[in-house]
Amino acid sequence: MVKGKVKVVVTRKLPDSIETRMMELFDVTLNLDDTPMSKAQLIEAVKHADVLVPTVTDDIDSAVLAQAGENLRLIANYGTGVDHIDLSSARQRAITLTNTPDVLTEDTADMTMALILAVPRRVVEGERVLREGKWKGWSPTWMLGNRIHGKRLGIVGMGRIGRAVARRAKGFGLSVHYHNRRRVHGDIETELEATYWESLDQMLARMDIISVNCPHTPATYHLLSARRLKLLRPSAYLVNTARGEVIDENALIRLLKAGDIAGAGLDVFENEPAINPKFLSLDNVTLLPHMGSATVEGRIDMGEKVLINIKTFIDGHTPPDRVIGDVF
Ligand SMILES: O=CC(=O)O
Repeated sequence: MVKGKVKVVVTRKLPDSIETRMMELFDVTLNLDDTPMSKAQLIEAVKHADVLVPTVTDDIDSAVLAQAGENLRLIANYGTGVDHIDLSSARQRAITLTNTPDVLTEDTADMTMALILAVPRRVVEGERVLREGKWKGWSPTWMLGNRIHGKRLGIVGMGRIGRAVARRAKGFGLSVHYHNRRRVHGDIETELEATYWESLDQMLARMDIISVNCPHTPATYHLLSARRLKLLRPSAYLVNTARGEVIDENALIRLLKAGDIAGAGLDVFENEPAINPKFLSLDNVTLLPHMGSATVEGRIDMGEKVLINIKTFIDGHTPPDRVIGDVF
């Protein structure tokens, strides 16, 4: 790889300032009309690129990576989750993988909080009634939701985003509980008085609101299985801004339909952008189109991270956000 002539393929339209910088630095192929790439186009890209910049919408599976040319040394993912990339194929081919952590933590935590507030307080349902011209005026007994203050929030996955949610939740008077592979000592338990649950099952059975904030990995696929979802209280709410695959969606739909939980707020789905049509007929679920990190500032910061990761890598150093792989 010769500095200045590095071939970079970007799979989706990125913020203008990021694309401009990429054009200055690299021999870059952009996707200006933002049409998601087909598998054939992805294969074509990995055959010829030195660096690929994909996003969560690209399925970089073993079949795609099997076609990668010797030249493909770095996948600089635009996003934090890397579950759309076949890690073992990347490892086998000694491809370095980077992501964009930290810069979307606060935005994703805000969106999580938005759902934690919106679902029990029926924000979207209320707006819909008003727009449909069906509002008959204030009533003591109409459109009642449930109080947030004083309730128990159980966070599944106490990583960066989980902590940011916990800090916000404390401000809203929720008591914070969490389940994580490892107990997180320090600030979370001292400042936030968070309670650690070694048993996810036991935590699920006792919470008023559950927030899913863990990554999707082979170990967390359907972590909230049909069996575990049944442990939730009928008055409980479930919020997911992580990945759809962490929850068994069909089981969740059955629960929502039967009124076996009170409601759900979902920003992510198992087969994005396809939405299970059964969700659309349910009033007790708020659905968002994967907007957790969707702020102007966040998307520019993510692009800056991609630039730094690529630059550091081609300069022969370990990129700051290396997920797997060696330096070039
Ligand atoms: O969902 C978006 C990301 O993982 O960055």
